[in-house]
This record gives sequence, structure tokens and C-alpha cells, in this order.
Amino acid sequence: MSLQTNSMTQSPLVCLRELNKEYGKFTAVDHINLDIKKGEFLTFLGSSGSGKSTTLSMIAGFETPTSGEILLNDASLIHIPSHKRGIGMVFQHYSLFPHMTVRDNIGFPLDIRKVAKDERDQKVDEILKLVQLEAFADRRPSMLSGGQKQRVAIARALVYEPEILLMDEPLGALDKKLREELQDELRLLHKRLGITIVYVTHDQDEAMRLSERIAIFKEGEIVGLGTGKDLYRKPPNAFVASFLGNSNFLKVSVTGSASAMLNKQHIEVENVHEVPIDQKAVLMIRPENLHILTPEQAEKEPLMAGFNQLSGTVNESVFLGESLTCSITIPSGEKVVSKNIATEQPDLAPGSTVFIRWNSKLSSLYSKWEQSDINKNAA
Ligand SMILES: Nc1ncnc2c1ncn2[C@@H]1O[C@H](COP(=O)(O)OP(=O)(O)OP(=O)(O)O)[C@@H](O)[C@H]1O
Repeated sequence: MSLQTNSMTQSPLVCLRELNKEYGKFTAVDHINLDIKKGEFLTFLGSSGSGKSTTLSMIAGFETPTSGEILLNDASLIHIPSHKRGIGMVFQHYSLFPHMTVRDNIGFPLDIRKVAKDERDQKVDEILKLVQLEAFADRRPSMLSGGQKQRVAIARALVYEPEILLMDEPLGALDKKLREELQDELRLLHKRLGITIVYVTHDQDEAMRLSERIAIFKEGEIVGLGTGKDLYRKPPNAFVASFLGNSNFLKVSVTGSASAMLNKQHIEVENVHEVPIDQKAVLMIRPENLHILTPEQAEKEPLMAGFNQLSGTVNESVFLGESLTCSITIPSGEKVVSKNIATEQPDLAPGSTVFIRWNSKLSSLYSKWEQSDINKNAA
């Protein structure tokens, strides 16, 4: 295994073109277009049944597309069997051979490729070191913990140096602490090897922790693609805003290119996503971008240009250690939730009147108000 620095370039390694998969009348993957860059860590994130695994399986060659194209280095993969694609795969269930030692499990892909014994042993030793399993080399899988078994599965997938590693919820069976440890290991491994990784998860924290880019799946389509930071800060639609992190969604009517009516109050808006004037729309504000002031504070601190202010009544505030969340009812009857650093927030008794302020730059406006667009993560 040759170690190299992560040399991500802009040329796509894999291209999905109008990739489609139907099971009878049901469309599991709906004409997806996606370029996967050489060396990147790309995660497919979405709720259960959104088509992530089916897309991954088509890249791996376990599923045949109904239509569309998969290109690897500009050559079609459609008629290439999975074992000839040069793609490694790791699943949630380790599928290790129980009768073989760790060393032999890892060496297995080299054995079936008839790699000479010396070279095989050298590669297995290198990879055992890489995944920190040297001390366990002669154990059988039944003598390993879940995390160690998954490291063997990852080592086995990496040992023959595939160009791409596909991982389908590989850490899903592990407890939270171990999962986080392995996430850190995986990120470092990716940096050291410079391999292209396509990873499937429904866990947004995991996606954020691991990935250079995230593709958000909804009903067989990719509805958001970008770095975790960009998708979180400037979500392209209300679904992405609700899926990645918590959000407040408020109903507004658009009155101008940078203005809207919220209940009976004019507000300034930015990041307007294709909303025609005079239309109803949805305003999204992250809880951490809502600042709460007591009436005394609001009187002392003038409202800065570009900021909006609403009055509200506190329902409850919850102390979470570092942060404090506060649920507030605004004059439209809608509830918003704020989340601020605990030391920077005044004590707020239920029933007290407060003012809420936010920078319009940190809000987004979307055209649709459809409950189905808003995921359960809404604040
Ligand atoms: N062999 C099959 N026959 C019929 N429907 C299928 C088949 N495989 C998958 N599906 C359906 O296709 C849709 C997408 O499935 P897929 O496994 O890709 O979703 P997913 O996003 O990976 O979900 P999960 O996180 O639960 O694995 C689901 O509704 C699923 O029921």
C-alpha cells in the first residue's frame, strides 16, 4: 500500500449521468447526475428509502441501472462485472470469514487475485499497521470487538488498493463513542491514502464529520450538493435546511426583492431563492442566529441596519450546559427556538416578554411552504 498525500484534483473520477433505477413502477433513483472527484470523500446523506444504497450498489455493480450511464475515468462501467471495476466495498455487517484469522481475512482479496506470497504478506503487514490491528493479526473474528471487526473489513477492502472505496453505513452497528473514534480514524486514513471514498449514512453528524462534500438524497433525487459548511449556512432549499441541523421556519409574504411581511410586520430578507413578489414563502433562521433580548436590553441597544426584530413571549428555556435553548411564541402565533451560549443569554422566566433579533444575511427565503419539504429536524 503506497501512502500518498491527498491529491484531490478537479477532474471527475466517476460520472453518473441520468442514472435511473426502477423496481416495477417504483422509482428508487430518479435520473441522477453527479461528478465524483478523484480523491474526495463524498457522502450520500438522506433518510431511509431515499435511494442512497441503490445508487452505491449501481456504482459497485451489484445493481443494474434501468437507464443512464456510470463512467469511471470516462469509460462506461455498465457492462463491467463488479469484481472487475476496481472498487472496494464495506458494509454495515462485516461479513468476515469466521474460520480465518484477521491476517487471512485481510489477505483473502490478494489470494483470489493470485498475488505472490511475499508481496501478499508485505501488503497485509502494511495494512494491519495502518488500521492498528498488528496485535490482533492471529485472532479469529469472534475474538474481536465490533470496532475491531469493522477495521478488519476496511483493511480487507483497502488491501488490493482499489481506486474507489464505497462504504454503506459501515459504522451503523457500533455505539456512539466507538463510532466517533472510527470516524476520526477513517478521516485520517482517507487523508493518508488519498483514495476516493463514497460513503452512505443517514446520520448528519457523521456526514459533517467525515466528508469533503455531501450529496443530500430525497425520494431518489439529489436535492443538495456541497460542503457541509455551505449546505448548512446557505441551504439551497427548505428540505436541505431542515435535514441538516435545526431550523425555524416562518410563513411570510414577499413584498420586494429584499423585503417581506411576517404577520403584520415588515422584515428585511436576503438569500432569496426564486420567490416571486406577492407570493407566500418560508423564511428559515437557524436557532443559533436568533438573539434574545429583554425589553431593557432592547431599549438600550439600537437595532442595527440589516437586522430584524420581533417581540415574543417565552414558553420555556432549557439549560444545556454550554448552551441555552429558548422557545418563544411570536405575534403570528408561531413558535421559534433560539440556541445561544448560556453565559451570553439572560435568565428568561416563562411568560416574560422578550425581543428576538436576527441578521437578515443569516436567514434564507424559499418559495414553497409545504410541510413535506420540512423534515422533522425543524426546531
Ligand atoms: N430489490 C428491490 N425491490 C423493490 N424495491 C426496492 C429494492 N431495493 C430497494 N428498493 C426500494 O428502493 C427505495 C430506495 O432504497 P435504498 O436502499 O436505496 O434507500 P436508502 O436511502 O439506502 O435507505 P436506507 O438508509 O434505509 O438503506 C426504497 O423505497 C426501497 O424499498
